[in-house]
Amino acid sequence: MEREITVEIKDLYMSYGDKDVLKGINLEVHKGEIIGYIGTNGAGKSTTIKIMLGIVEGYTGVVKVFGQDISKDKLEYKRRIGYVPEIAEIYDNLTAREYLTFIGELYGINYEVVDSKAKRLMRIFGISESYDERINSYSKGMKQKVLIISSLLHNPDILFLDEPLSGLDANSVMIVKEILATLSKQGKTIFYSSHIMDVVEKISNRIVLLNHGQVVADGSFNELKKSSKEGTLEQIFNQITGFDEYENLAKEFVSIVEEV
Ligand SMILES: Nc1ncnc2c1ncn2[C@@H]1O[C@H](COP(=O)(O)OP(=O)(O)OP(=O)(O)O)[C@@H](O)[C@H]1O
Repeated sequence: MEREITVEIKDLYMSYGDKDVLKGINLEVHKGEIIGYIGTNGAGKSTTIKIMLGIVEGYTGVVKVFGQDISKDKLEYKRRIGYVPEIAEIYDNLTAREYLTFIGELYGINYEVVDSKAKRLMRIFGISESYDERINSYSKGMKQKVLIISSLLHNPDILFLDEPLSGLDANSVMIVKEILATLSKQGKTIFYSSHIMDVVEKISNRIVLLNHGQVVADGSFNELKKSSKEGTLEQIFNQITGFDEYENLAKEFVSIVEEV
């Protein structure tokens, strides 16, 4: 049976001034897929994600989410999307209770319902004793946990994650990986954007590699491995993006450091 398409991107181009950032992206994403969305710095990952979220406009091409052209349906589809940004735009003068209930109410969830849900999710992450403390007193990992919870309160069907494990300890990383695998089995679509290749390799059932605004590889890790002579995703990444001089660059870097 053909799996339902949740995101469809056709001939997507985007420029900032005279800088061409996306140069014809085509992508069909299915229900239940975990897409490892990877690429070099500046390749255009965040730009694509922000276009899908409706935050960035001015593109050409067609972007459909749940079959709807997002330039026409500007609000409805957003209710079904969750987002963990790389740089948190979090109101950290609020307590977690205030912040999470505020976000929940924005999504139309009743205060008591979201309050109880948020507190129970915080308990699972081991941070419920800080529920009534201001977020600006939280550690980096605690803030990241609040962000992950806030992206999931409304039970979205598509999740966009930008370095979601950043700052999390090893135990929390295991919980989050397991949560993502479970959500995907339940039919959620997950865009997982990260530079940590061994996690992407393990967590994704499909990998999309962007380079200079174009998709240069798209397939499961095993498919990518077959079409490449290298073994790990990190090596495949280096090979496809044409990067083979890390040893020389490191040597040169250290020799400059040593010039005193
Ligand atoms: N608001 C903006 N105005 C001008 N240029 C921008 C803007 N946002 C992004 N760019 C440029 O677009 C290009 C792609 O940026 P983008 O943030 O999408 O890359 P990325 O793949 O997410 O990179 P990273 O891995 O470093 O997060 C970069 O060259 C960046 O400088």
